[in-house]
Amino acid sequence: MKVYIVTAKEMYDIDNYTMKKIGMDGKLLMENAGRAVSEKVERLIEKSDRICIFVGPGNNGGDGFVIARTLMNKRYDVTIVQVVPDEKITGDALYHKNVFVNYGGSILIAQQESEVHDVTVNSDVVIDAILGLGVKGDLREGLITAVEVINEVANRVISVDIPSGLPADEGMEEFTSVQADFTIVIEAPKVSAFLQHTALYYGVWDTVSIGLPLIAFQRYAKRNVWGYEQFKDCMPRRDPYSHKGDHGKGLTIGGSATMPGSIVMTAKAALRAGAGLITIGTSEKVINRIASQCIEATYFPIHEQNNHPSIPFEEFDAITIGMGMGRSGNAAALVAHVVEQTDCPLIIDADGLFHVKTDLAKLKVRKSPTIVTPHPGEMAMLLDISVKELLITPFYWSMKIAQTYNVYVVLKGKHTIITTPEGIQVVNKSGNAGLAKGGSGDVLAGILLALVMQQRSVFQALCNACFIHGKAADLLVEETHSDQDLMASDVIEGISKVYRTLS
Ligand SMILES: NC(=O)C1=CN([C@@H]2O[C@H](COP(=O)(O)OP(=O)(O)OC[C@H]3O[C@@H](n4cnc5c(N)ncnc54)[C@H](O)[C@@H]3O)[C@@H](O)[C@H]2O)[C@@H](O)CC1
Ligand SMILES: Nc1ncnc2c1ncn2[C@@H]1O[C@H](COP(=O)(O)OP(=O)(O)O)[C@@H](O)[C@H]1O
Ligand SMILES: [K+]
Repeated sequence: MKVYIVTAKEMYDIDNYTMKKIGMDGKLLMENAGRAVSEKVERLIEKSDRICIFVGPGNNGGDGFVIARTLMNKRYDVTIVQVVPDEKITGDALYHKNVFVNYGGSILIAQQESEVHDVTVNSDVVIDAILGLGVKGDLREGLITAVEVINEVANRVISVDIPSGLPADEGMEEFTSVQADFTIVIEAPKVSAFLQHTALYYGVWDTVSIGLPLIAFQRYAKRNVWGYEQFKDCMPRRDPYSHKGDHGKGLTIGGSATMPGSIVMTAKAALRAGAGLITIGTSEKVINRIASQCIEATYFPIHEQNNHPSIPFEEFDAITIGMGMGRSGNAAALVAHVVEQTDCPLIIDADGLFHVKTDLAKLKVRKSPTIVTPHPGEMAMLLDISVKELLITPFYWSMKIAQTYNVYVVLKGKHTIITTPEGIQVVNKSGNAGLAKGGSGDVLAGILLALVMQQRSVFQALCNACFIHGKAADLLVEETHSDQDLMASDVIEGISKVYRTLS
């Protein structure tokens, strides 16, 4: 199943479409939401747990009343704490509040901090239905007290849809949010579940379906997660009669006297990921040192004094440039030359990005696909902004680079964001902190090169390459390694595990 990623506006559009065009009533959606969340909650708690459900002024609070009624009806010990006065509860939420009361439920309206404190301390589980998508500005009094008390003294916190106070969208730096242990997300994760400064507030998250129609998501949601199903659907199979030329002849340019190894890792990863032939273009002084480390590759010497080496570009199906090539004037000239003179997919990584920064406009006029693969530091450098600014709004900035320079952007990180020049955006979720080690990016560059040569859709190739890279690390950490000892060269071997078990 495709997991969509939504902004608050997209989710409201989907809700409105469902209510107005499909004809499902808001109260019914709230009933579905509360029931689906309760089912999931039951799997996370014990029958003997004392449950305290915090409800706020909007529809998230409305979900809270349905959850309270559903659990109470199953003989769970439930207390409702309403953190706003009665008159704030309106519409569908009021309807479900009345149903809850008619069922015999009672409500504690929290007036004093001490009351909130006592009820929280005396419960085993807090269900946080204070605020959902509708949070705006700083939390007002009453709500802020509740959030602070929950964060200070609650035993376990399960948030409904989104931790209360946390913005759904990117771009917000300051906020006060519930820190959840678990978040039960309604239908689709929000953008903030994928940002470095907000994702951790969710704790572990999972989604529930409340009956919103797929056509509404197809119409309004612009992003999705790239996972196993997407990979399996479009990963090409090797033709039994294929020959090496069918799997691409790739050139990887990089490496230098002080960084000879990176280019070897790229080449090995490309071959392990299925490339037919790989040529390493590197400093002539380096070739002797590295040739024995990748005996399957061929080598093309690059003379450091010569700015425009006569590399036979037309022989190659795709090129990757930049890994370990250094920042010399010659390297800069070589990058400029490759950008101008090649007419095949070009992947620019690492130092290649540093050099290309001086004339990004040249990328726009390339006729074949250009792919840039920055980590956050390199991306911030390309944009002349701070890493912090980038990480608060990474979807926006990825889109900006992709569309301004007509390039594919692979913004690497825990949640790698892949953006096409047409504005399609996906997030790869595979991978773990074992990859936070020198050389991981070089390995990714090799997998990208191999897949770009083997898949007709550049977009699918990029997504699959990121998935394979992360999944290789995940399988290694599950089976034989840990996220401490994992090394980039292990990840190359791990590609076999992905292919053997998943494709
Ligand atoms: N059809 C729907 O719209 C559905 C919505 N659902 C739930 O409804 C939620 C969205 O509902 P709402 O749009 O009512 O949003 P909220 O439940 O987040 O509540 C918004 C209200 O909270 C108050 N508020 C906002 N910011 C505040 C602040 N800083 N301090 C104090 N009060 C503040 C405002 O009065 C605002 O009207 C979703 O997250 C989901 O949990 C579900 O019930 C399923 C169906
Ligand atoms: N904490 C993490 N969780 C998941 N993936 C990660 C993590 N840290 C790094 N990675 C992945 O590892 C790779 C690192 O690339 P990069 O920073 O260019 O490394 P290097 O330049 O050292 O080769 C990227 O694909 C990135 O997505
Ligand atoms: K919430």
